[in-house]
Amino acid sequence: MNVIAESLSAESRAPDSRATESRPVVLARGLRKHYKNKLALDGTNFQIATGRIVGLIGPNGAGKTTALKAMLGLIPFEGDLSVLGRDPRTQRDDLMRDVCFIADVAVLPRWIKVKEAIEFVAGVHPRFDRAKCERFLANTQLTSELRVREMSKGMIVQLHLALVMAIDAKLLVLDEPTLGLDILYRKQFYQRLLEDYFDEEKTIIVTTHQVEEIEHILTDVMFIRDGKIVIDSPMDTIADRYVEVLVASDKAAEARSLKPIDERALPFGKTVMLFDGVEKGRLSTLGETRTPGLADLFVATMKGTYA
Ligand SMILES: Nc1ncnc2c1ncn2[C@@H]1O[C@H](COP(=O)(O)OP(=O)(O)OP(=O)(O)O)[C@@H](O)[C@H]1O
Repeated sequence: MNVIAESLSAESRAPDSRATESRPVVLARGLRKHYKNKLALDGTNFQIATGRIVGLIGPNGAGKTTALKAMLGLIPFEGDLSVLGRDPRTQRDDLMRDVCFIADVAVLPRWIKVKEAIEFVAGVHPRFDRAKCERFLANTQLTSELRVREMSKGMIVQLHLALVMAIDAKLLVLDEPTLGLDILYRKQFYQRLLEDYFDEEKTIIVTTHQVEEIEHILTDVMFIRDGKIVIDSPMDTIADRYVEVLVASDKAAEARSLKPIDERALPFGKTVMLFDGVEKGRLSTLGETRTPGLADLFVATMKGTYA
């Protein structure tokens, strides 16, 4: 799947006047996907509201791409799924007018020049903003005469992202969008996504393994493991629910009696314990407390995944 294929399927049609704003952007009930030997989505339930930036985070093979493909109508599945008020199985073309998708593998023809790619998308996509695309490209080393075959892997992704992010879609689906990009560009990409793309009318769903780099822009997080959503929470309530405590050895037994969901040893006999839903006042008597980063929460939640 690439921007050009998506653009073709989104060719100039009249805007849809249907009121979908009051409904969730995505509503999944009992979503199941069974590949030949594998249950990739196991009766999953979730919903996503307008104006959210949702991180769908899980280990390899957890079902992230499968969930995104179901939302985009790219695979058959069982259960109920509504995306922007449409059923992706039967209303895919209609849905694609309002959805933009960046796959983990960017595919652009090798012969195409930057300026030709821009011309093409501008010609086929009514919601493409050329000036915006050029602003994105101004932050890269890409020049208008450069051909895809002359670009590095990361530069191809940069071109692809610039083309797609300049399309004004209601729902943007990003599957590992920064794979192959260096850290400078990754940081810049998420910053631009926030500053130049996102507004309260839009919704973004993003999968990535680089949790630390996106946690500051997320409004919500969904952890997926073995085809099931195991954590589904707004970011601000994560801090209310999960607390990390730096416990000294003389308090370790008392802390363990409160059933931490994870612990890891530090030098000098201290232990970091992670608690779920234990009152903060109680925990602060055991040691210094802080909100865990998403990466630590992820590791704690996914322990034993590859066992
Ligand atoms: N076309 C397919 N045929 C058979 N099994 C598949 C197919 N696509 C995915 N699977 C299996 O379904 C499970 C979920 O795969 P999926 O690609 O959704 O995981 P993911 O969370 O996106 O993983 P990753 O982080 O590695 O990209 C995996 O066990 C995978 O092997």
